Amino acid sequence: MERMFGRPVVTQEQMRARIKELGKQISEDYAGKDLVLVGVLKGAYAFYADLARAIRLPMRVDFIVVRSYGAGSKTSGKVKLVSDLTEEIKGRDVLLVEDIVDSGLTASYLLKILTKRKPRSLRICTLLSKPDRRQVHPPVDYVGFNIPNQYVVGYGLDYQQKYRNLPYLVALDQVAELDQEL
Ligand SMILES: O=P(O)(O)OC[C@H]1O[C@H](OP(=O)(O)OP(=O)(O)O)[C@H](O)[C@@H]1O
Ligand SMILES: Nc1nc2[nH]cnc2c(=O)[nH]1
Repeated sequence: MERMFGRPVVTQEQMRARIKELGKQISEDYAGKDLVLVGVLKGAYAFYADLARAIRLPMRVDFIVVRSYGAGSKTSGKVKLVSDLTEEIKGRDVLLVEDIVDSGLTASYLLKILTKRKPRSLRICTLLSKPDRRQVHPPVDYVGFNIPNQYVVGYGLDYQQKYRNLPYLVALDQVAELDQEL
């Protein structure tokens, strides 16, 4: 069995099962639509790759890079657009794929800037949500897991740009142990 560090907040097996369900639901909801699946990088890269392959529809893929956390584990409060989409979204059905909705600031910012481009629909799918931490309340249409108010890493999520490659999700307070073992 693979070595694990502490007790994961979400295990690989739980991820796999939930992403399969989300893929099925999205495939039903977007049947016959002009879906553009937009990954919000960097954090969403792992979830995006798994979710995209669980969706059985002809769809476009695209990515947008935004950042607000910098080196720490607290939002700067300001979302910066680092790199924009490459596809036209006007008249199309856009589904944003996030790793986490925490304060809600990133998701709200994206809804604001992308609505101006007149997609036919614009919704959000997030692997993780921390409902207790919201500063603003963007509508979130698909949620993989609601988690408690703790900073988490792994499965795409970083601390100081590391630990994104962990195949499961752990709390940041287990990172000292991770550093010794990785
Ligand atoms: O709801 P919020 O409080 O806005 O937090 C959510 C955002 O925070 C993280 O991005 P980050 O700025 O850390 O960049 P990254 O995706 O490159 O890790 C994460 O990927 C979300 O996009
Ligand atoms: N890595 C990581 N990034 C975040 N961005 C917003 N919340 C979190 C979190 O809990 N962990």
